[in-house]
Amino acid sequence: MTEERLSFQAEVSRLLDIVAHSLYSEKEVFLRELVSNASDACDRLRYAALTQPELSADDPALKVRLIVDKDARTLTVADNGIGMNREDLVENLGTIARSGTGAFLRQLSGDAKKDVSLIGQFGVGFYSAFMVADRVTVTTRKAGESQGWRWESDGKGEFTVGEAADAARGTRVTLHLRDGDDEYLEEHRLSAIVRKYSDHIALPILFGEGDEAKTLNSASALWMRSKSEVTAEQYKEFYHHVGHAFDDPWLTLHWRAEGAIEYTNLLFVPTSKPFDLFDPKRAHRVKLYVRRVFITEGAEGLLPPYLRFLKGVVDSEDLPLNISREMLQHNPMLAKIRSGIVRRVLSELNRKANDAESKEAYEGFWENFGAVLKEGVYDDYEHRDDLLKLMRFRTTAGDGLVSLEEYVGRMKEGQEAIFTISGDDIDSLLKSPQLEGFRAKGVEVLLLTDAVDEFWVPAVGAYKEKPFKSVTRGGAELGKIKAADKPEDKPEETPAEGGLTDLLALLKLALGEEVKDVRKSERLTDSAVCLVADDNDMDMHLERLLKQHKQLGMGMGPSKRILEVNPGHPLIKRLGELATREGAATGLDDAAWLLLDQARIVEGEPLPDPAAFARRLASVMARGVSL
Ligand SMILES: Nc1ncnc2c1ncn2[C@@H]1O[C@H](COP(=O)(O)OP(=O)(O)OP(=O)(O)O)[C@@H](O)[C@H]1O
Repeated sequence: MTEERLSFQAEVSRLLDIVAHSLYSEKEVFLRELVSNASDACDRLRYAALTQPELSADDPALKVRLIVDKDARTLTVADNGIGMNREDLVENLGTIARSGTGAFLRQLSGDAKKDVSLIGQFGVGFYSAFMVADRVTVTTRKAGESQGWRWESDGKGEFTVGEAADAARGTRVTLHLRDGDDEYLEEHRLSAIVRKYSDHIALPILFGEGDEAKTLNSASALWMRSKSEVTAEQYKEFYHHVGHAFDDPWLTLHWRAEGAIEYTNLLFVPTSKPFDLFDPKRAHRVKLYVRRVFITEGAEGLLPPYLRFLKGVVDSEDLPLNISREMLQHNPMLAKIRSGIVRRVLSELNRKANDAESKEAYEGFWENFGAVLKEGVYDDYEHRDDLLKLMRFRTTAGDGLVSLEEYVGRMKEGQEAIFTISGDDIDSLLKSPQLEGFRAKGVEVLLLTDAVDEFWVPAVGAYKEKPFKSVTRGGAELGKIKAADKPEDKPEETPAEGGLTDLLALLKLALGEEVKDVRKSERLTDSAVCLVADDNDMDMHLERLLKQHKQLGMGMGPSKRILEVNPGHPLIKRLGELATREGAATGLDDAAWLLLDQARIVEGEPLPDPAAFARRLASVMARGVSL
């Protein structure tokens, strides 16, 4: 078969364009990326050889070599790992296949500065070779296959693939260095880069070919070293390697569990939020090893989904080496490891949340990953109490984050519930009319803006026997609560009871089936009206959310709402007076609909009949306009 010329996927071309312009400040990271890929390829072969030993039998000592040819000005990163066949080559080095990345790359704007910062969080892996090379040749042969392949590209939109005779098992990536990048031909420079970024790699990284080649790294699994032997810098580099991460670890957890079962863990919580955290296909990024042999990444039973932001390594001494990925899921030992990890991670987070010096940093963690931990509150009953302690909330009391403990500790006299309000964002929530009465009495309300809040709150029901209660649902229960700074509740100036009763009756008559009820509000102080859900109906925000996602079941919703009117508002007072007059029913019809529509607008609900709203508004204004 002759050589074939193929085009890169459009996203790869754009990426290469940025890479080639060397917008990275630290070009040397290309070596880390290539060594990392080589080491992953060896890990994968070691795993495959557990069941098919013949795959690596002819050359069993897995290693990575850096080979320099000063005359040709090339640097080669060679491994004797799993290798690639033609299909793998085209798929892996022509496209970007990782889930979520397509969408991510579509965000690239063409504005180099912005794009670099986006890519910075994401990494370019193999393609970083083009930072220092104007041509890259890959020769490779897949373990177990006899045909070798050669891939070559100048990184400008196209690559070629053809057969390669005499390719050894594994992959050789040869970089034809750009002018000015000769430093990557020097042993001392390469050695320093390897020690800086790749020292922790568990297989030898050699300089040169043949037996006299020198080992550049420590070549022992970093997680097996004792904590006192590992520097912060080494932990960081390991995190970059194992997590394909580009930020710093926010939390590093390194411990060995000893006893009935033994396992070593080196886990990291990232500082920044991964862009695909809520991608339904996303698994955690923890690699499972058995006695130093890599088994799999993202094993389902190893961590609960609500800890999917963790990256790192778990290495078991007891699991059988030949365990298949499928068998893992139901392995009781794995379940024990999982519960040990969950306990340790949650207690460490709890410590971070409460220690004076880490409290503030914990808030950053919570902003990133709180919504994920909330999933655990919903579905991990065993650890619910621990997770509830980790929760932090924005509230009506100020800008800081508040724990449930703090909230309960400052509840007002007579307050029996933990009040909540849910919506899409803090700013619009803070403008909700339903909060007015609570504000006036100094009663704090939790502001809930994560979709998952709609699920864990009803599942948990109460904290320290105080039920959660939405301020947009049922009665406000404000009457029983003593006001903060007003020792005595000042009686509101309300219209004569007769007027209000008549008005409520007339509004009900006018709106008929459109609302469930019209009633006097306890929770409004400034606005004339608002909508609330009945105690047994779905909260309004949840209903909107389900509707948006087309998840409202057949025959469900839209629920009818209760229109609450503020007896202290001048408009309601005036309408109350009018309501006692003869013939008020017809005169107040427009006003009734306008009140309902304005409550809907404030709630962010669409008006069922905007034309009728406009007509009524114009007619009422025409009657009322005066200068
Ligand atoms: N030395 C190698 N041996 C075998 N396969 C390799 C080698 N280098 C790269 N690959 C394959 O090419 C794919 C793409 O590599 P690339 O470095 O671009 O991304 P990645 O390693 O998946 O992720 P990252 O961007 O985080 O490094 C790899 O997932 C792997 O399948």
